[in-house]
Amino acid sequence: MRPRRFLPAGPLKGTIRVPGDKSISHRSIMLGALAVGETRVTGLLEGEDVLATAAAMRAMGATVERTGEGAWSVHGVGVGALLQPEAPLDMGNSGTSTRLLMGLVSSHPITTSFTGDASLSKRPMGRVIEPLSQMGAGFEASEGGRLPLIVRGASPAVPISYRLPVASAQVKSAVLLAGLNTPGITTVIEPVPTRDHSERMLRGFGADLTVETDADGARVITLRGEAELKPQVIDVPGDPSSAAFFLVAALITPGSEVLIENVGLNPTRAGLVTVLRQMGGDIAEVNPREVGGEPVADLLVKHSALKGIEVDPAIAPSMIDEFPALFVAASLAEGVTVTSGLDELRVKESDRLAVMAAALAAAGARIEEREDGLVITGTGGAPLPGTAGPIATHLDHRIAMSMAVAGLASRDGVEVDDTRPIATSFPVFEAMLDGLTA
Ligand SMILES: O=C(O)C1=C[C@@H](OP(=O)(O)O)[C@@H](O)[C@H](O)C1
Ligand SMILES: C=C(OP(=O)(O)O)C(=O)O
Repeated sequence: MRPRRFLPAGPLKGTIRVPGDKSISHRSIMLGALAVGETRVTGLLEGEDVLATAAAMRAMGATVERTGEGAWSVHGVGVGALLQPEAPLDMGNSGTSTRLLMGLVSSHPITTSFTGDASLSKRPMGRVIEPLSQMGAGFEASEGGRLPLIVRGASPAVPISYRLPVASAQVKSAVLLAGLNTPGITTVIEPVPTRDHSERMLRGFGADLTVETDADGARVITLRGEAELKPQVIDVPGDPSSAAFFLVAALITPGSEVLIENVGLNPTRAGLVTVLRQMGGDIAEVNPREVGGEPVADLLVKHSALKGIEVDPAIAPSMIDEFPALFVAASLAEGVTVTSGLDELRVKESDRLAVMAAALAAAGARIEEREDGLVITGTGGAPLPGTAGPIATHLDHRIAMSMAVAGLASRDGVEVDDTRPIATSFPVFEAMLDGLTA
């Protein structure tokens, strides 16, 4: 455990550049490891989750090397040629690594064991086991469809048409990645759109992938299997999920003005910016452009008097990882913020509804926890009292970073029980925060 009390501080002033997008970083390494030849990646997130993916791809035969800061070279083995790893793949804290790689190995003639930390070992894997079993893979999972588990790949796997029962980019991606080495057409039907990095990147690597909208408005994604992927040069844009903490920190800390450079603003990821603007947040997009096939801009954010709103549940998938940060913003807004439709938050690194409700209440915020969301009555800008003792983060990086931000806008500070999990997605977070408030 590495506890820290985050003290009131500010204003935040300056220019920052957040590390590369976690979702795109994982996929760059996975797809690079399946392409024949050298894929070069810059701006890769060097967080523990992505390093777990890199180690796994090495264990299955790819060459994955760091050539400089954020610069990586991947020599792939080709679709269908992954080797059976000699030891269990340790996925650490990373749900994305686990679920996407379970898909990938499901259509290879190998047997693969997956393990993870205490948080990951509580998370549901049945949601990927179900479609991957339909494709022919075999599973031996721990109770409740959890890690540790073993996947016996099918050879050949059977193409399926799968309608997602839950809005999850990880489940969608697991089926598509399994489809890469499956003869025929694999189809995923997505009634509620989720982040589309897999679709964009599979196309970029040369896969035959189509996306259409059916009569009910669902996205229908098809992928032609036994794909041959061509190596790519990828510049990973900054992670909007990491920028989120500094957006909220600047908005709630009087006198702040921060420029966050190079933030990915893919519409399937940008929901938090929309919601914070609806609350009265002053966030300007400067120099919009395209980086690595994704829309990107610099975000200029200034302290603002926020107002509580009812958050439309339809926007949730485009900001699914940003709710802990939004709950902090809502705690400082004037009036009531109502969120709903957030059942998925209960199966992330922690139960993010229960854990944020407890942490913010301990810091003196007025919170009501409902089954599928939180109702928060804000202070109208007055600082939160702060915590007496440490709040429990339950191995969840986003809880730790959100409560660090809450500490800035508190009277006595907020003590976080363990800051180590921050390194899973944002190793330089504390240095950046300290730099902006110095
Ligand atoms: O596909 C991805 O890269 C991710 C999908 C989301 O998970 P779900 O698919 O479980 O919603 C998100 O929470 C996670 O941080 C990254
Ligand atoms: C949910 C997250 O990641 P993962 O599912 O990859 O553990 C996250 O980063 O907030």
